[in-house]
Amino acid sequence: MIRDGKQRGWLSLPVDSLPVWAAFNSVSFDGVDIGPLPGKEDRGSTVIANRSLKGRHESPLITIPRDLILSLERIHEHAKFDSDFRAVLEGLDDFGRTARGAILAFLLMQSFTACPSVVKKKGVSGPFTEYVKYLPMELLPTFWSSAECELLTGTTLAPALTAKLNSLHREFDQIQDATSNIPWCAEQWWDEVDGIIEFDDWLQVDAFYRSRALEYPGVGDCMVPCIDMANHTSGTGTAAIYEVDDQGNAVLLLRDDKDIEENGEITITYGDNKGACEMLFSYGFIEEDMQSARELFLDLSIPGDDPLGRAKAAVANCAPGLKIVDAVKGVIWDGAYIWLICVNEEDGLSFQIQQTVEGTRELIATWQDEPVHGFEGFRSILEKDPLWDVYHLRAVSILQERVASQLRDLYGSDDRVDAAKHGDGTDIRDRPWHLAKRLRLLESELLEKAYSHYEDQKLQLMQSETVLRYLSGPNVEQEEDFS
Ligand SMILES: C[S@@+](CC[C@H](N)C(=O)[O-])C[C@H]1O[C@@H](n2cnc3c(N)ncnc32)[C@H](O)[C@@H]1O
Repeated sequence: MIRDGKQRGWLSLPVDSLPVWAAFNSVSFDGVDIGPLPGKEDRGSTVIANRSLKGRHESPLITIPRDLILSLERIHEHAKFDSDFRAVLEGLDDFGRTARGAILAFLLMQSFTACPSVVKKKGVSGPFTEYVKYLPMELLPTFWSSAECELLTGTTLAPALTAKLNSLHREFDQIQDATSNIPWCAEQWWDEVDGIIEFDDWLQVDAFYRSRALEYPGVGDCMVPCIDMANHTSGTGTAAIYEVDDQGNAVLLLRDDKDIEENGEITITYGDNKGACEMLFSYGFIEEDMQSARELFLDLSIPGDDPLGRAKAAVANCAPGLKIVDAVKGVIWDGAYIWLICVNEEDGLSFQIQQTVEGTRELIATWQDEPVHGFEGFRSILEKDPLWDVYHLRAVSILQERVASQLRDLYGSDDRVDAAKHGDGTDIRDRPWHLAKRLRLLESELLEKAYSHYEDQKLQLMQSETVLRYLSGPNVEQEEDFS
C-alpha cells in the first residue's frame, strides 16, 4: 500500500508545499526553509538558512506546537476520538503501549486513512495524514535485496540485519493476529484477495520511524514533523540542537557557537557516538568524513566443551556479546558475558539449586562459595581475586580470538564482494555496494586495531608475576594456551 502510494503519488507531496502544511498547523519558521540543498540532493530534503544566522542572536529556527509531537502520549490522545484506530491499538496490547508499537501502528493507520481506493473509510484524518506524504522511502538495509545483503557477510551488520528482519516479521504477525478479529481489518487489511496491507508496509513504517525518531528531552522517543527534516552532521559540524520550550513545544535552536551563511545547511546530530554499522542500519548512510567504524558489537558464545556451559547459559543475565569502541589509545571494550566464559569450576565457579521463598527451585551461581547476584558486576568481583591477571589474560585471549574470527569472515568474503557486478542491469544497486564496501573497510580497520591492542595487552599480562606463577604452578590442570 505505502509503496504504491509513494509511487503513484497519492501518498506523496512535494516538499515545496510543506510551508502551507506548516502554516495550517501553526508551525513557525524563522530564518530557515526546507528543501533539497543544491549539490546534496541525494540526501533528500534538509533545513536551509534563508538569511545569514548568528549563534546566540537567533530565536528558535523552527517551533512545532506540542500537539504535533508524535509521541506515545499523543497517540493515546488521538485514540480517544478515533475508535477505529483505538481498536487496533488495544489489540496490540503491551506493544501498543510502547512508543515504537504505537507510532508504527499510527503511521500505518494514517497511510490507510489517506488511501483513496479504500471504499469504506476508516480512521480519523489529521495533520499526520498529510505529513506522511512528505516522508521519503529511505533505502535502509531492510530493503536491500538478498544479493545486496550478501555484500555484508563478515560485517557486524549482517547478523543485526537478520535479527531485525526476524523481529519485524514477528511484529507484523502480531499486528495481523491482533487485528484479524476486527471486521474492517479482516476485510480491508488482511483479506487474501482484497486486503491491502503487506509486510512491505510494516518495513516502510519501521523505516519512517527508525530514520526519523528523535529522543526528545522530557518526551522520550518520538517523531517531530519538520525538525525531522534536518540532516545529520556529527562533532563540531552540528549546527543546531532540538529541545522543548517552557510551553512544551518542540524547538530547533541554532547552536551558540554557530554562524551559518545564507543558503547554508542546518544539521543536527543523530548521535555522535553511533558507529558506522548503526548509522547504515538506522539511517541508510555512513557520514562521508567518518574515519573509523567507531564501535562494533560482536556476539560471543560459550564453547561447546565448557563443562559448565549449560548452567552458565541458564543463569547469564547479560547480553551474549561485547562492544568494542575505538579510543585514542587502542580500543575499549565492554560486555559482562566474557567473564562468565573465562572462569570455571577449578577457579571457584559453581552452581546450586536453591529453593525460593515462593517454594520454586532456581539455579544460582556461586563464586568462591558466595552467591553471584547477576553477572553485570562480575568483573568487579574477579578484579579483587588474587588471580585477576590470569582471568584478565583469558578474557583478552578470548576477545582477540573473537576479533580474529570476525576478520577471517570479513577477508574471506572480500573477493566475492569486489567481484560482484553492480549498477544498471544487475541485481545490486550502486548505493548498497558502495555502502557495504565502506562498512567493510571501516570495520576491518577497527578490528585490526583491536587485534593488535589485545596482542599488546596479552604480552603485558604474560609478564605478570601472578600469571607466571600460575602457569608454572601445580594447580594448572590443563595447559592454558594464550598464544
Ligand atoms: C531524519 S531524515 C532527514 C530528512 C531527510 N533528508 C528527508 O528528506 O526527509 C534522515 C534521513 O536523511 C538522510 N540523511 C541525513 N543526513 C545525511 C547525511 N549526512 N548524509 C547522507 N544522508 C543523510 C538519510 O537518508 C537519513 O535516513
